[in-house]
Amino acid sequence: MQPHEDGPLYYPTVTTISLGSHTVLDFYLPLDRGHAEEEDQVPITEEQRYVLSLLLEPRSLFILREDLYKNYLHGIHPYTEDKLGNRVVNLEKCVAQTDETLDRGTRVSLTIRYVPKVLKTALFLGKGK
Ligand SMILES: O=C(O)CCC(=O)C(=O)O
Ligand SMILES: [Fe+2]
Repeated sequence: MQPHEDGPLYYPTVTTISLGSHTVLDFYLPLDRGHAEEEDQVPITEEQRYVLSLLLEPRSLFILREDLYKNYLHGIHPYTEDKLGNRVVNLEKCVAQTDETLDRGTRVSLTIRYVPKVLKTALFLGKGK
């Protein structure tokens, strides 16, 4: 999954339940805030914008909110295994250990979003009938 932001519609909170396999969610600075623009306009790579990763373990609930929601992009590399280490910053909250390599399997993610603006519009449209 390419780095993206979930956008203003669901702000400030999106939650995800991971079932089956774990995955690793990577966070990036957006292009406009990544680095000061160089005069020669060399494109900034994804690697340069990379900030940190979170391990999402099976049966975990991940809550994306506030600063991490608003100011960073998130994405998932299509890797088949994950060598945990310095880049995964939530390992002290996980069952997995820093020196482990985890094989990725099939993962089902249930994402729960609250969309108050769509609800208001639906009610408004309903009133006219
Ligand atoms: O599967 C996930 O944990 C992330 C899904 C996601 O980023 C999205 O649906 O916007
Ligand atoms: Fe997302």
